[in-house]
Amino acid sequence: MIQFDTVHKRFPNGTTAVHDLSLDMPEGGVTVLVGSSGCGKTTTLRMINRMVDPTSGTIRVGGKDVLDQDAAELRRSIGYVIQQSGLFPHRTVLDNIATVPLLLGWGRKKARTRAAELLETVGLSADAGKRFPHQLSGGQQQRVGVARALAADPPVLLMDEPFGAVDPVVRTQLQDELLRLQKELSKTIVFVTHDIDEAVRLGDQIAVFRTGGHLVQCATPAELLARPADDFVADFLGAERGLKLLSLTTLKDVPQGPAPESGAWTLVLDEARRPLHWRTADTGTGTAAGTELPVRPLKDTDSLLSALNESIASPTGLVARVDANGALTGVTSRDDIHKHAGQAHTTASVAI
Ligand SMILES: Nc1ncnc2c1ncn2[C@@H]1O[C@H](COP(=O)(O)OP(=O)(O)OP(=O)(O)O)[C@@H](O)[C@H]1O
Repeated sequence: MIQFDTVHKRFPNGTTAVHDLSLDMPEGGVTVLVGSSGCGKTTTLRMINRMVDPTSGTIRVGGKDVLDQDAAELRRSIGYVIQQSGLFPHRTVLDNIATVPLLLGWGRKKARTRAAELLETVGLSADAGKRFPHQLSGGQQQRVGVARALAADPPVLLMDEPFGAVDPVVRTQLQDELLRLQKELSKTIVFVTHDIDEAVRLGDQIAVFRTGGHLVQCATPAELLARPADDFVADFLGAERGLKLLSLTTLKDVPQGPAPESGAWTLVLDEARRPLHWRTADTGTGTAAGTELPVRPLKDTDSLLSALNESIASPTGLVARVDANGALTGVTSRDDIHKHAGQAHTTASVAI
């Protein structure tokens, strides 16, 4: 969908922001651009919708050279979301979302109807549409920013650190929302972030840049984590890259057995077979008999990383597994989780 062919950007002051970049961003996929500050991520993004023009090389969107297209028209046909949402402060939320449809001549009624639909799509109430941006929380403003970018249903969405200014809990919620939306809409998304965890979570492919605008490696999250191209990429991924890889695999294929019904610890269930807590049966655990400790059951869709974490936290070393209704399906041992964690690494390393 988006192709960079030996694209170079040198600003008039002599700074090379992007160095001979060749990169394909596939249709319907999320390409995440990561790297340290000043390595050319934003410039790369802004060249796609001609907010910045390249010094040399070619950028094609949908097969067409962007330089052959009118810059304003191109910008209207590509969704753009930035940090701090970039909303117009004196326009209502609904009018903010309707901006591009109005520019495209949709007419006020149709544009507002579309804006109202999108409010719902991004998880905001109709009431929020009547407010002004400053009357919303930071996370809500970012949702409006996403809705505005989606308003004219563009095939391409450019997102420049869209969730950079919100707290980690809201950030995770916004990432979940984006993943949900993307499942439905299959946009071609280019996403800039500093946060490698965000990149691993959202990216179908991750492009790692280093200072001077050099692309060092572009790969799927699993490939990047299992086989970083060099020390720069490995350092960027961080010391826990082995654990991050486990966040990409689910618990689904890890075997489970029946929960212990006797012994040092038993799992107490409610009448719907939902795990309530672990309880000591005798003093063999070093804990007084009858002591209750919390259980955090996991579903098949939870990651191997969550399972590993829970197996360490669980007093029994067992992870309780539940179905979609929260009812117990079985338990999995720490050893089985370790074994599958090791296999996940081996598979990621050799599958490439
Ligand atoms: N208009 C400009 N004129 C001159 N230099 C610029 C201009 N815009 C960006 N630069 C420089 O180009 C380089 C790349 O900047 P860019 O904003 O693309 O990096 P970035 O990776 O997005 O950084 P950050 O993560 O800090 O946002 C930097 O050295 C920056 O100072």
